[in-house]
Amino acid sequence: MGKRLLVLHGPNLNLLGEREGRQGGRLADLDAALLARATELGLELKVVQSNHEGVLIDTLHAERSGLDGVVVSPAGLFGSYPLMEALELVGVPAIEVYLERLGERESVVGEACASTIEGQGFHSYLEALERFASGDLAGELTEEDEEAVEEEEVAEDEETEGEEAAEDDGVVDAAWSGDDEEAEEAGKGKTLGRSKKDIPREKSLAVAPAKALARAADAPAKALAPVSGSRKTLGRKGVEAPAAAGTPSKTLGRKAKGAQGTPAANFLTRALVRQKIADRLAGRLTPAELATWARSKWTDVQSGAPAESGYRDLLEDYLQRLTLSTMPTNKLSDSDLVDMMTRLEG
Ligand SMILES: O=C1C[C@@](O)(C(=O)O)C[C@@H](O)[C@@H]1O
Repeated sequence: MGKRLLVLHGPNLNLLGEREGRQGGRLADLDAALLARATELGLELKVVQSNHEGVLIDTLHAERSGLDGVVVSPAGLFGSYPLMEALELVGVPAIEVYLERLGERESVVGEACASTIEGQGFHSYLEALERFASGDLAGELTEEDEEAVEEEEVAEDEETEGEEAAEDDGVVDAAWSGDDEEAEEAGKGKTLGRSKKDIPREKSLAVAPAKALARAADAPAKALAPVSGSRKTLGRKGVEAPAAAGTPSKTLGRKAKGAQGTPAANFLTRALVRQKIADRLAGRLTPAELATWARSKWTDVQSGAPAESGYRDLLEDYLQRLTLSTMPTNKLSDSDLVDMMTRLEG
């Protein structure tokens, strides 16, 4: 199972995009982009928005046991001592994000976080996901560090293979038979086998606030360990131009144009979406399968894949709704799905 992250959106973010009177760039767009990126990175996400400090804190308390990380977007609660204390109490590594630049505002919540990412629109959040996936929570790793991490992972894999071979040789049985020396050896799992030097991790936290340092050092190794297969570009600084402050960009997190094959293969029509919804209603697709399909199509459309003329916005909107439909707050009933099919009729 991938790392499990909780994303907390603070007050007023439910009206994101809407209050600015813009099309797009809404919370649903952000959540869809987060879910798409999380899937690519092998992360599991739970996303909660609340206008109430207490609800954010209660959510942290309720979810704490199964979590590997928290992405917290405090919005106007940047000065919240209770939220900061809750983050410290639950002891899960956290990254604080802001769409816009903090400017003169001083974040208290950030005192409990390994790092703060600000002023990059949606990309602030996406970068946080990437940092959790790579284990470089402060985003400080250089290319050399990343290479060291990769080498370490390879060495670790080889070590694990060796251990597995040893298990085949009956060493694990010894662990149960009371042979202390052999048992100790056999008990060296992946975590224990991890190199103590762990230079990148220390370095990655070198600029984190003292409290965050202490907390991250106590955090479970798995929460900080790099995930194999994470992109080598992670930890880069300033490679992508930040989105203008306050203008969350829909382009962020997009795949490169053409990455999905020929335009014809990507052509999105009302008939296609209708068919998928029909498959779901007939039980040929599970809700999760439909959501996964919708997410990949939504990503294609965001990348510039062609869509039926005159229906692009509607199709994009429906794909988003289907993508988010596995979340309890965005569930679609059968009659919602039938309604969508009716509106998609030609
Ligand atoms: O909605 C926003 C954006 C914001 O949450 C941010 O992430 O930059 C900061 C809030 O103060 C403001 O109300």
